[in-house]
Amino acid sequence: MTSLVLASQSPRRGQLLSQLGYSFTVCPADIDETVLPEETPHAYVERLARQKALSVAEQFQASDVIIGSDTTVVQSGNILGKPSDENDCLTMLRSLSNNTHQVLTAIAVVSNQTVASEVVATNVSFRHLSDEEIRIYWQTGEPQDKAGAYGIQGIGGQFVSNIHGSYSAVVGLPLYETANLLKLAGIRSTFGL
Ligand SMILES: Cc1cn([C@H]2C[C@H](O)[C@@H](COP(=O)(O)OP(=O)(O)OP(=O)(O)O)O2)c(=O)[nH]c1=O
Repeated sequence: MTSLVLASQSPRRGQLLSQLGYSFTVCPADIDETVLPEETPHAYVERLARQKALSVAEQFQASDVIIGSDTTVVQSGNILGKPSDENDCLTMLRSLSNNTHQVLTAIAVVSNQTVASEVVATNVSFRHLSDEEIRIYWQTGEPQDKAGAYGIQGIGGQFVSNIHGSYSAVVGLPLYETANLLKLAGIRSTFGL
């Protein structure tokens, strides 16, 4: 029997996958997330999603289907990961303030010893943020584990004046692309879709 495995520690990714009615187990991947020299943001997120899925696939049967994903925020060509501390958060959110950035989310699905992947780009515009607002936001604890130091699905939603692309991809898992790749891998949700 085929099981579906989500190679992620992100509670958001688990919630998004559950939302569509898939049954799955969670097995987080532990990989090195260092950016390679000369690597483009697009190539970086895709490589990480594929590595997460492939490293977890080694622990399962060849007949199982594994999903890996990675989200990063790109501002003026710079890759913004998770903030290391309050100052890092301040630097990141100042660069996003009154500006439009891109959120790249890659998804990779391993099935039948092959890996299929896709990168989804979403443009997100922020209103102006004062340093005081950023410091208050840091204290809520929300930015800590999120790429670009904000969560569109949480308190950070009020900073977003416009979004063009996939909301679910910004939160961590692009639903349209995920469902398509899972269908190709022969996985159906409990709703039969
Ligand atoms: C921009 C943005 C990111 N995020 C999250 C999605 C991802 O969980 C996280 C980016 O880190 P990732 O390295 O993509 O994922 P992760 O470490 O949380 O989980 P794993 O590697 O095990 O799959 O930022 C939000 O929740 N909301 C947002 O608005």
